Amino acid sequence: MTTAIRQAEGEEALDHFQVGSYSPYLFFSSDEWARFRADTPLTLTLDEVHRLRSIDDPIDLAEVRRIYLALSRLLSSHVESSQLLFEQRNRFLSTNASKTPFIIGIAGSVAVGKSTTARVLKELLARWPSSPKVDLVTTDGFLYPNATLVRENKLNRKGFPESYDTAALLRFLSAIKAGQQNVKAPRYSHLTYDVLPDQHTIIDRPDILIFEGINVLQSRDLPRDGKIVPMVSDFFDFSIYIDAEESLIHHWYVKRFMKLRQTAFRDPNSYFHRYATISEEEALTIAENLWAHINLINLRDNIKPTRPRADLILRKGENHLVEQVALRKL
Ligand SMILES: Nc1ncnc2c1ncn2[C@@H]1O[C@H](COP(=O)(O)OP(=O)(O)O)[C@@H](O)[C@H]1O
Ligand SMILES: CC(C)(COP(=O)(O)O)[C@@H](O)C(=O)NCCC(=O)O
Repeated sequence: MTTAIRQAEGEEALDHFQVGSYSPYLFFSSDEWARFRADTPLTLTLDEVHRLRSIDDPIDLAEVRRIYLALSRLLSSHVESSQLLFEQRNRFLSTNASKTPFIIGIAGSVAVGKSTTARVLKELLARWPSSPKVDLVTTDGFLYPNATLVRENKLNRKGFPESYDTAALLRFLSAIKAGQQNVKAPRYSHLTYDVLPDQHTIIDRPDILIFEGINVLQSRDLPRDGKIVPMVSDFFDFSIYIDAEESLIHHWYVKRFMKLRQTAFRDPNSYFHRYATISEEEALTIAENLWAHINLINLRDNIKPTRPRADLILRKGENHLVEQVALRKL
């Protein structure tokens, strides 16, 4: 499907984000964007990219060169400037505080490819000449356990704002930003479709933390009782939204589900094991239902409305390749 046809079908293009004649974004085609990589070296091999990509994501070295090297260079400027600003403020305030992690948020729909972007960025950033310590945390570990979701009749709201322990999310980010040592991030298993009880990843004062999840750009409700509650993105120094037209993400979700039947679902420990043995037609119906009744609704109601809050939007086209980049003006 060409971009022109998709637009004719009513999907808004990124350059429609405007307030009157002002748009808060600068827009680039992927080829225009690629030029901003300048002399940034390619530090990943094809084998490494293959290891980092998720099932069904065709990202290759050409895509890393086209999109991710410029992004790595841009992030390097942001991290450097934040370090400089921090030092200037230390002088201004006559303090001697230590710099705390630079946090990058990555948002977007289920099945849009956030994990691949996050893992590729993590590796590229860690290979900067300054060798920063880069950690990656996904928000699924902060979901309530299935037992709680079942008890509260919310299992079919998995991924919706109410399915996350928001207080734990905010406590985690605030500990990271406070520069605390050995902060615990809870873990989730896509195999068991549940949080892993008592399993944590320890995050120990990284230079950069990538925080990835469908709802990380969500805004809070209006304050009640005059009490202002922070939101996850208050802790971000830079945010990225991975975008694509709904019909493409739908296609990617169903295709991935059908592929997982041949791989992950075959494992008897997989929550979805029963879907590995049913007929192709029945499996398609299940995937379509999961998409239509959970993930599409969440995309429309909770995820897509956060897109205009991102510093950078990567708009993917067919084959998961980025076609357009929108960068928020300073
Ligand atoms: N049911 C599943 N079984 C195994 N892996 C899964 C399952 N669902 C998703 N995944 C994997 O989990 C990761 C996160 O998926 P998702 O939350 O849809 O975000 P995204 O596709 O944007 O990375 C991906 O690497 C995906 O391949
Ligand atoms: C676990 C997820 C909510 C993603 O969580 P995230 O890491 O983005 O916080 C998602 O992959 C999911 O399982 N959604 C529920 C509907 C479904 O099974 O597709």
